[in-house]
Amino acid sequence: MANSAQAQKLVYLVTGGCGFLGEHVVRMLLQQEPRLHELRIFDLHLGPWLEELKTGPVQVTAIQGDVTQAHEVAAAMAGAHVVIHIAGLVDVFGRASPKTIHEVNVQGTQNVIEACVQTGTQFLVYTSSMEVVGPNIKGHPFYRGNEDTPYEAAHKHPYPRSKALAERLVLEANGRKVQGGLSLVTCALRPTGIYGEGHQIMRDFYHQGLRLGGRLFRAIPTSVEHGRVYVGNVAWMHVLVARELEPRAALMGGQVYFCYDKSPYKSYEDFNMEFLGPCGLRLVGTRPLLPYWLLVLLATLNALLQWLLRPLLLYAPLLNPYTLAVANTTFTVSTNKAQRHFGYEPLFSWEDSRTRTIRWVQALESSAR
Ligand SMILES: NC(=O)C1=CN([C@@H]2O[C@H](COP(=O)(O)OP(=O)(O)OC[C@H]3O[C@@H](n4cnc5c(N)ncnc54)[C@H](O)[C@@H]3O)[C@@H](O)[C@H]2O)C=CC1
Ligand SMILES: CC(C)CCC[C@@H](C)[C@H]1CC[C@H]2[C@@H]3[C@H](O)CC4=CC(=O)CC[C@]4(C)[C@H]3CC[C@]12C
Repeated sequence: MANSAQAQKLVYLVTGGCGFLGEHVVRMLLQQEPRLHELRIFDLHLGPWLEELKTGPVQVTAIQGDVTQAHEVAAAMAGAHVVIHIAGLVDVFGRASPKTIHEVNVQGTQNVIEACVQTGTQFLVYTSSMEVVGPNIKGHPFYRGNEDTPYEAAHKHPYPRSKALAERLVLEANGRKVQGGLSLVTCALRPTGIYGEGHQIMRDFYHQGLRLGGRLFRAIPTSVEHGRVYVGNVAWMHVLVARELEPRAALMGGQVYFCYDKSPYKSYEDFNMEFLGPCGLRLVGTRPLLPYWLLVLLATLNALLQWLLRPLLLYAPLLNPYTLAVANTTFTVSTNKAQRHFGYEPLFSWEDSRTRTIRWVQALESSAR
């Protein structure tokens, strides 16, 4: 964004722009970034909804590509001013191998950084995750912490490990010289559990509840808080960071920001019921119906079955030792760093976020009939 003529004609590249968060970021950029001239959407799988975007004033370029292929990333990035790197393999269920998770999340991120350097793209926003911090393998609670709260981040699972490695690469790349001699400015956003329109796991819980006659069975104590943030607000934070990285490079470069909004602190299941309840589902039990040791046993059995069945079929249920530990460990954030550094305020109130998500679940209901 070297001069003001260019500043009015920005080219953005969004990797993973066809995923759950990516689609919201793409739509938000088109609504909220008036300086946008071209929006490139780079994804392994392109969505048909992209077609409707091509009729607007911004040039929308869909690029089918793989972040693990350095040449594809570099080709897509040539001439871009800003890259928002969202693409990732979000797998905590054992669907993909640890090697594949590493290739996509770590090598893919390294490829994005090298492409910035090669092509002279100066601004890089990376979608990290709360998981780079925790919950850790010791199950220590992180209660309403912020970016500076001390916490022993120790990971064994391939997904959080890969996100932590990738985040480090991004932060360490801040200040590297890019083609043309300018310095790369990077930062990382760490969403907690994202919810909202398009959230696959919410869809799975909804369908599971319907199969169980409109009931879900409580597994996690109400006292365990799990951080959640509305997808529209996460998207808004990405748009703001991408916009503010240039004028506030000295302050924001190399920084991490949790993504937060006014969503209430609740357990994972109680939070889901904010949306599933108004759609006719009921959470049975004021306390977990099964003792914790039995859940651990079931989760371990699932892991064993997954391993035994792997040569024949992919068995990847929601419950495994890792997902149980995450759901059963308090992890919530309370921070205003994004507000202090770049003026972030949530675009959607809790009431809006809730209503929008309920409407989306209700639409699932009518399409299921
Ligand atoms: N869903 C959540 O609760 C959270 C997600 N995140 C992070 O946000 C990002 C987006 O997550 P979601 O939208 O939930 O996931 P998603 O699976 O819906 O979207 C990921 C997108 O990346 C694309 N992708 C995967 N591998 C690729 C490759 N090799 N090359 C190019 N594109 C590839 C997929 O096709 C997909 O469109 C991820 O980086 C994830 O780690 C962080 C915190 C919470
Ligand atoms: C009754 C079971 C024990 C309930 C299982 C719920 C789990 C499937 C989910 C509970 C917490 C979720 C994770 C959390 O929100 C943080 C995440 C951040 C990410 O970056 C990716 C997704 C996830 C790991 C998310 C995945 C599903 C849960 C483990």
